[in-house]
Amino acid sequence: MDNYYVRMENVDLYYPSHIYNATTLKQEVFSLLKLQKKKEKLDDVHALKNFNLYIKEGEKLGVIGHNGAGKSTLLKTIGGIYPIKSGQLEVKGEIRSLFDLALGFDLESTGRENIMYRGLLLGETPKRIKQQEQEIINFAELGEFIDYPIRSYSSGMLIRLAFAISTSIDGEILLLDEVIGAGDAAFAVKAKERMMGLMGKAKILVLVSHDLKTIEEVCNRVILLKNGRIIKDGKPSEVIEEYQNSFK
Ligand SMILES: Nc1ncnc2c1ncn2[C@@H]1O[C@H](COP(=O)(O)OP(=O)(O)OP(=O)(O)O)[C@@H](O)[C@H]1O
Repeated sequence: MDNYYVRMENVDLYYPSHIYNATTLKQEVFSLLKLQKKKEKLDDVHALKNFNLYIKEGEKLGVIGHNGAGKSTLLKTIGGIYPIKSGQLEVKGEIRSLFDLALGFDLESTGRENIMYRGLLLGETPKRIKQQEQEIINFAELGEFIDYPIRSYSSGMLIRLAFAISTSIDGEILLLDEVIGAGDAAFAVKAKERMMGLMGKAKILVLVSHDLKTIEEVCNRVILLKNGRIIKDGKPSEVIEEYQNSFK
């Protein structure tokens, strides 16, 4: 048995539609007065269909496919964010998700305080966060702004801080969604280097990206998704080629 793995068997995931099916009072009145047709009921979105996948230790899995194929859904399902409707999902290893980088940020608190909040949210202890604090501040290049409320930051400064915090902690299973190269050109070079280090250390990597060059550079296995299903699984060069052919 592998020390680290992700196993999905016959997994089905639906996004519930009831939120979109709710009608407003205005819509009700208009339809009663026959001024507007009654809203058609929408079906739940079946985003992962009878999905089977085993990712073993050492695998750097790239996930590619057209918009709406189910790539982000897959990542969030592995990350335990969405409950599955049926099937089995088993994860062995500690997960570090790098999507929603700014999750848990409080705009009224300072950068320094936010390092603590976000670090705790990522599962770190206060002591460990304090030890990492200076390195995060240096990496984010925020200088004295670290003691200002983050409401005063530019969007680039916010991204740099979010990125520096999220990438300061490594995980055994790393889930990544298009986060390589955050910030301006100079920062992007630094960010990519840091990301590469993190990806190198992970026991398992799942990388969702439209950047096929990075996928080929980083991954040793790629899956191509279409309508919530895997339609090809194998060597990066072969799977990427099949995907590119689908544009022709
Ligand atoms: N919150 C949601 N509520 C309802 N349907 C959703 C929701 N999020 C995604 N979907 C649907 O689930 C399907 C898969 O979406 P997903 O975001 O996983 O695709 P993706 O492959 O990551 O696409 P992209 O390349 O555009 O980011 C799509 O049909 C999408 O409309």
